[in-house]
Amino acid sequence: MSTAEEEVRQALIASGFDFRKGKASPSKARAYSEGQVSADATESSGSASSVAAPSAASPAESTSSKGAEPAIPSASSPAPSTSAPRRDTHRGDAHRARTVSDGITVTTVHVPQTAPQAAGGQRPRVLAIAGTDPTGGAGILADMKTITACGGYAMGVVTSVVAQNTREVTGIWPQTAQCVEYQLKAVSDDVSIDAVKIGVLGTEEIIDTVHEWLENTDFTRLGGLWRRPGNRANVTQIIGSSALAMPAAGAIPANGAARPVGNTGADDAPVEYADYAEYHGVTHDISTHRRPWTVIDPVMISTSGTRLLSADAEGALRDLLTSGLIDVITPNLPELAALVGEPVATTWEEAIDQGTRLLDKLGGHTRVYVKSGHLKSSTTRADAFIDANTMRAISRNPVVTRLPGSLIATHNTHGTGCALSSALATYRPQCHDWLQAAHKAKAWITGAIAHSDELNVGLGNGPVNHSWNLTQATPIDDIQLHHVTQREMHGRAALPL
Ligand SMILES: Nc1ncnc2c1ncn2[C@@H]1O[C@H](COP(=O)(O)OP(=O)(O)O)[C@@H](O)[C@H]1O
Ligand SMILES: Cc1ncc(COP(=O)(O)O)c(N)n1
Repeated sequence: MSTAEEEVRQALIASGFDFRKGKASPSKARAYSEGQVSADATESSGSASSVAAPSAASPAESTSSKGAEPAIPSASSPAPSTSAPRRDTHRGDAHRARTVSDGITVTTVHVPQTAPQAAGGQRPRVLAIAGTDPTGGAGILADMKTITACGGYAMGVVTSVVAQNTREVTGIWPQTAQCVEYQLKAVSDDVSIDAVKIGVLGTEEIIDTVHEWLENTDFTRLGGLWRRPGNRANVTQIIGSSALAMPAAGAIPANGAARPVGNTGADDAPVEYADYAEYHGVTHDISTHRRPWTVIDPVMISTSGTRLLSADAEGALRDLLTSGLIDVITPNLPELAALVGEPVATTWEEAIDQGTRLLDKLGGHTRVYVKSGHLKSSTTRADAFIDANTMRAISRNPVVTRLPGSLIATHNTHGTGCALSSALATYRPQCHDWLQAAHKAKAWITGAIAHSDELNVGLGNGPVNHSWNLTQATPIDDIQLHHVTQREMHGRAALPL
């Protein structure tokens, strides 16, 4: 591996992603070594403490005294050396905090190294409700690729057929509300849905349809829970079963401690469930969650400038956002500005201020993930995760967590928002909480952007590389196909593959 490739690898590791299977492209590595990718120092210095998330592969971190981003190194910014102090990977609960502007606390949290995985082939079932992009860079096709790459089983409901490519949008055909309703019901009547990502909704009627579906669907009917590998029954059944009940009488309500509809602000499962989970050795958070974890990317205008949500639908969108049915909203800077009715933020701090105002405006129900892709004045591409303070007795200030990131010099940013929100929805069932999922999603999208130059798709703003963290496909010729004749098949229970 060349030095430049090693630099890229170290930078991505520092951003928290375990990319044991990733491989930096020579062209991208060249760009880094030629200094086209700037280290992020401008906005981060003096503004927030920043700690690289540890990774299983290498816990190297930037040791900058300013606490700058784990910058993607350039010629003038050497890669963290392998002799850099090693992080104590067991400080999962350690955090540092400082104030960046009045009333807002920025916290940086270590992500526990041993994030629970979808072991045993169990993949969370993730539904994308979104529009199309026939070039596969944005919309539902991009969602499918992202969900798969992030470890989920991908499902999709099409809201709008959009004729577009990497340069322009040439036509939009929103589906009827009935068409969307039938698709949604087809899925939820048959499949337990663990997480939902919502993208382009298109019209007021479609927003109302999705709103009603989220509100009225009985997600408990099919169990609605991601089963722990090895469990015969799902958790609804386990909790209801006296044979497996906790020893402490009454610790688990007989009907299961159902998560109330709406976000109570307490993201983690009730204490009773935690006890239950520990008692039964459940390692990942299948929790008492009933309705799917839901992320909305409030797509209003495409990167190429076309409206993807009709202006009269914005009222219906606000109703959905304040319903308590949405867990996280992921606006980009223009969308954030539109949602708070202010000019587009030009600095990270302004963006955070707007994000906290949006959190307030949404009644504190919906967490706000602020995306920095449109920050023109700076080389930071740190995002921010803003959540209501669960320790309200101590402070009512929202908790803002900086998710480190630096500008990558590429035009391949078509569909970054779609991919980020799908990654977030897919990681949530595999993580302890939203914050851990946010760190993972940010690290994953960073890798997908960094590897985008390996693709050659379109003449405009190309897509990110959704499969950057997957292994190379095995060439079909290398697969030992076992040809079974009719005669051989007699007496066999299953076809050998
Ligand atoms: N050139 C870039 N370098 C690094 N990260 C980027 C770049 N462009 C976008 N991102 C990241 O991609 C994610 C999506 O952000 P953004 O592009 O703002 O969303 P959208 O596609 O909705 O406009 C964010 O995490 C953002 O920081
Ligand atoms: C169907 C669909 N959904 C979303 C986007 C936004 O894409 P971008 O992330 O480039 O703003 C898009 N162009 N098309």
